[in-house]
Amino acid sequence: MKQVVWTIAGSDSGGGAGIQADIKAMQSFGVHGCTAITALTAQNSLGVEALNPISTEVIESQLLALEHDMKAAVIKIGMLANVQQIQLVSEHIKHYQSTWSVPPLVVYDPVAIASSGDLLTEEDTVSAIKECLLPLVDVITPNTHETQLLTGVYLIGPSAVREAAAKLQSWGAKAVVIKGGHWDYPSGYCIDYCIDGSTDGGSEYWLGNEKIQTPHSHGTGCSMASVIAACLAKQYPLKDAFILAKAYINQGLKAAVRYGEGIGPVAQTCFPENLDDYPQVIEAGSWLADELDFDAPNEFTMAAGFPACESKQLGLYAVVDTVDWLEKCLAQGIKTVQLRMKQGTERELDDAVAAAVMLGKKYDGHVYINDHWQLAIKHGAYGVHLGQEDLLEANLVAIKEAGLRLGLSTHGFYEMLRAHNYRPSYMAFGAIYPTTTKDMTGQIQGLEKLKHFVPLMSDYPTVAIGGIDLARASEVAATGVGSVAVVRAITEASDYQQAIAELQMAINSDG
Ligand SMILES: Cc1ncc(COP(=O)(O)OP(=O)(O)O)c(N)n1
Ligand SMILES: Cc1ncsc1CCOP(=O)(O)O
Ligand SMILES: [Mg+2]
Repeated sequence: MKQVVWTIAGSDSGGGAGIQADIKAMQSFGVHGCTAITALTAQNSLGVEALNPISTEVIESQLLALEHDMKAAVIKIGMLANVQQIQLVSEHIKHYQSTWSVPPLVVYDPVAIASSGDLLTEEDTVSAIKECLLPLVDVITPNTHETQLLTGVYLIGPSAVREAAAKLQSWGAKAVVIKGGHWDYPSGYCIDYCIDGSTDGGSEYWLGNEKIQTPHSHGTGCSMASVIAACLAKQYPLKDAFILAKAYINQGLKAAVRYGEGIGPVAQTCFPENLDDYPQVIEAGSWLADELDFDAPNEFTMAAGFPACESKQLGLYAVVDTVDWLEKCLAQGIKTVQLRMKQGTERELDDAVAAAVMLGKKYDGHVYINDHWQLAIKHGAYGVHLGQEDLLEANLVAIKEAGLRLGLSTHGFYEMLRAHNYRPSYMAFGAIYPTTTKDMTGQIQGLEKLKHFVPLMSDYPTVAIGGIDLARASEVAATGVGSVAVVRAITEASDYQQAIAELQMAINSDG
């Protein structure tokens, strides 16, 4: 069943923003949108002709009807026209958060100014927003004007963006997304920012892409917040919701057309399937990061463009923790294998990597070394497999210069786009299913996401890993992924030789 998301917002008679945009954007991401309307704006592509706030009694009756029957996973709040509305909505949210068995997440898009420049709220609302609403908000998504209006910080560059976000967090918002559509820094670019306070120590994400040249951008703010709400309802992590919302908006801006004489609405399209619509993850050491004056993370420079794998179809990929298992797999004809040793003295690790490399040569297989990239270089392994957390620690320049392939782990859309910055030799997606081999709490992707990852990364050999056994191998292979990586399906099989043969058959058969 679809997840339920409410939007508490104003109606835009022109159909481009507000409630109308919200429902369409939610529909595009496969959630069911419910509405509580706060104002009826008389609006067209030229501007706002009238603003008709709905009474608090009527708003309350809508909220009660929904609460009685269709509780929300996420509540998206848009235009609140006056202090009474802010107080009413805040009281209700507080009640939901303290009484519902699954409290809803709250995404607040502090709509203050229409794209026509018209003010959409009474001017005295800022202190009510700060005092009543922000402490209840999980994600706030202001644009440049709204950020300045709420915080008084003028967004002249990244440090001002961080300062404004910190103020919003100090008033209670757990995460902040500052939409960069209105600033032009670096020139010709659109830079968006997200800080997620719900992760350990807080995590920052910066996205950037060239500005899409169209006047038809009405409704981008509402749509972006609605996609974030929809993705959170589907339990995507915020960083994935952030990048998907941005890609959706880029796709919509490219397809936007004029209705009426003025600014047309951003087009409401579908789940973004085209890599060109995705923004760049701004990685320290990259050109955009330098333009934004981000500090380099360490002494190593970024490297991109690793040697190609021999094929885009790597087939069955055995990930094992001993040289003994590595040889058993190679001897059964598996061509892609990985030594993933999490324990051992320096000497033991060195010996194991040396032996693994020799075995690769003996059986004409391709041996990847997990984590121990220095040893992989030293012994001339075929490749190295690294995780996201290794990207700022490993000497990627040295790996590339030594001619080793690089496989990268990714867990979700944001990490996939981050890995794409490095142009690795292959891209791994995981964990597809729950696994006991490694703690992957909160990182289970499922087949639905894998079906999006594979075509987006179709330039790479792709690998699926995590919880894959014989029963699941065919459905995983049917996504078009070029390789299925397994640990236990081989090492815990009662007959590993038979398991390998059956896995090979399941992966290589057409369905
Ligand atoms: C093929 C493949 N994909 C993903 C992983 C996970 O690697 P990493 O993120 O480095 O985590 P650890 O394996 O080190 O726990 C992998 N090993 N192989
Ligand atoms: C190393 C790793 N990375 C993501 S899931 C995983 C473990 C996969 O093991 P299994 O195939 O036994 O589920
Ligand atoms: Mg690793």
